[in-house]
Amino acid sequence: MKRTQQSARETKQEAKDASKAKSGLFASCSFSSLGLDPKLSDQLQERMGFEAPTLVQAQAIPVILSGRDVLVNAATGTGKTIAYLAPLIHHLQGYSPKVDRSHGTFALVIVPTRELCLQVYETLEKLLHRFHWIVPGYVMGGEKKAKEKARLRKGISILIATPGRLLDHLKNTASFVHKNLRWVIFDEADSILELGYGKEIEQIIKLLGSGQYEEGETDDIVPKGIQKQNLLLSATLNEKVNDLAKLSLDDPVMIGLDNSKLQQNLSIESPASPDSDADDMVIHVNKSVNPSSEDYGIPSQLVQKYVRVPCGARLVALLSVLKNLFEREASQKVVVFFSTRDAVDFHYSLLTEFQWPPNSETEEEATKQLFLKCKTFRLHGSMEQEDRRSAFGTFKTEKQALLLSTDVAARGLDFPKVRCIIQYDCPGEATEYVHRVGRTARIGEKGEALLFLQPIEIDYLKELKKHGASLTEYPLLKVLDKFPIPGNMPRIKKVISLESHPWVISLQRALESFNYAEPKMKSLAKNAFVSWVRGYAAHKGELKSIFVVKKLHLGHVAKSFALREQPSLVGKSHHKETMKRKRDERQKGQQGKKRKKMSGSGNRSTQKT
Ligand SMILES: Nc1ncnc2c1ncn2[C@@H]1O[C@H](COP(=O)(O)OP(=O)(O)OP(=O)(O)O)[C@@H](O)[C@H]1O
Repeated sequence: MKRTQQSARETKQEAKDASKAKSGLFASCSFSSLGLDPKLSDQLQERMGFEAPTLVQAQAIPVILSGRDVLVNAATGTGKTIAYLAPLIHHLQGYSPKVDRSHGTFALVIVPTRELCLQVYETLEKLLHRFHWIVPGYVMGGEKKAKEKARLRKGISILIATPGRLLDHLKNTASFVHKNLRWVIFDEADSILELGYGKEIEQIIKLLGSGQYEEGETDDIVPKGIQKQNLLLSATLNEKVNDLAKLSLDDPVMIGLDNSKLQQNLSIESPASPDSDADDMVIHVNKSVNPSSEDYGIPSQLVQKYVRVPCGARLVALLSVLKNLFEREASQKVVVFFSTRDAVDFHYSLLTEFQWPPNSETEEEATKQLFLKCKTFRLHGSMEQEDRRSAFGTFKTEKQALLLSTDVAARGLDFPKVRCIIQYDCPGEATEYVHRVGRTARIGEKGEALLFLQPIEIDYLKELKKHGASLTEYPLLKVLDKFPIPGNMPRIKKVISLESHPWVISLQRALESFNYAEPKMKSLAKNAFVSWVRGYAAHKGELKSIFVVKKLHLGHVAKSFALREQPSLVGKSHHKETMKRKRDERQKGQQGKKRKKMSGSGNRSTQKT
């Protein structure tokens, strides 16, 4: 009874927080009052159902319309995509004579992942509904180059691209017309650099040129005296973005950083006043812009918790938390982040095949069903492009589903109605934490984020605190207590440690039996174990003192992959992993190899996405 009252109180509080967040998210003006063409404003309002612009849209749209270079730093899920797409469409639809395919590309949006590429393209298609003469398109790794070449030859007015494939076309596709290019946008700018695309971006900027157009360079359609315009956007900015900003932005306008942060980090020409008009709200920064890494914008209504669990009980805890989530609210979506592709593959097979209750009694046998009764999807970088596309697309539209993913889904992806993000494997830097949790609590919606931590990793909370993230403890024991113990296991009154909890013991046993009954499962588990340990050892910088491999009990790590003993870290499975990685890299081709060589930083594990 008490528990029901408490959970009702919590739900009420969450709803209150979400409604408060919504009221603080939107501006009290209309899209048309920002200077956008009436047909476009209508499209946003009537067709797409956006009643009012978000605050970041209200700030950014007039500035982008004015032609200035802009650096936008605003929390995840605040509508940055529309903030940069709407002004481009506004200008392009007004060109006279009308834009046509022969003019080639006017705007380029560069994004870090294929899924984000498709997502921005879908949004663009919706926005262009009434402007059919403006052609949207995309080019990205994994697609057939010949087909892309043909599309580029026909002409694409607004092109979304991943960096490697874009550079390839800039160098090798002679029919790619970009002499009229006016806008270059770097969405998730810091991630593009984190992933090691720095050199490609440098080359792209060089090939495209910036600033003024050369005399006679463009077709007559580009208005006279117009400057090229570059935009950088992300929810988290770091020192690397500073270099990109210096390279690509001319006297940029900063949007979204609060004043105190600016005082600390930037050279301000004219601070914003809360009462000023959109135009005056602009904060001018000079070229020594040094974006802060402090206090990343985390949606205020997001409930952030950590699950403290010893390594050997991690797997059981994950399954129990998921079961509890889906039993509490059947119709919901959850994303679980893992550190490696092998871990995604292992957990995917486990969750889509493991049945419960375990096979002891024949009577039970008849009623045995999947442990988790929800549709489960997986997403990572070594899946076939078609499988990636289908997992991403279907999870988006499902009402009740679970997605297991590497960090490939951490940036920019907008899955509607995701209620909970679980970080089963710790993210690296705090920026990664922010983007992963940002897949929920979008546009003022409710959301919950659970971070799994072993007791030896608990100092990671201090690291997050430095960036403004405060987490409270998730009541794991209470959740475990809810489950009925199968078979004749005694219910112990006082549980001393999680590992001695009867539910944990029986579920762990069942998982191990399942794993050992299936050679495929055991091999997946071994591979996942090896790459997990390698990923753990690859944490960088200060995080090395929190995630210390030597402190791990490898036998317990093995248990978290339902293995009864620790597999060898060298030998067959390591060899297999190395071969697999090499094969993946070969498939990715020359560009991928080059990127790895030049990045110098980037991924802490080649399997991370
Ligand atoms: N004015 C608006 N009113 C209501 N919904 C909006 C509005 N603008 C955008 N949205 C919706 O909000 C969601 C989040 O938008 P978007 O993906 O652009 O966020 P973002 O700021 O780029 O997030 P991230 O930093 O995670 O990439 C999308 O579903 C989008 O359609």
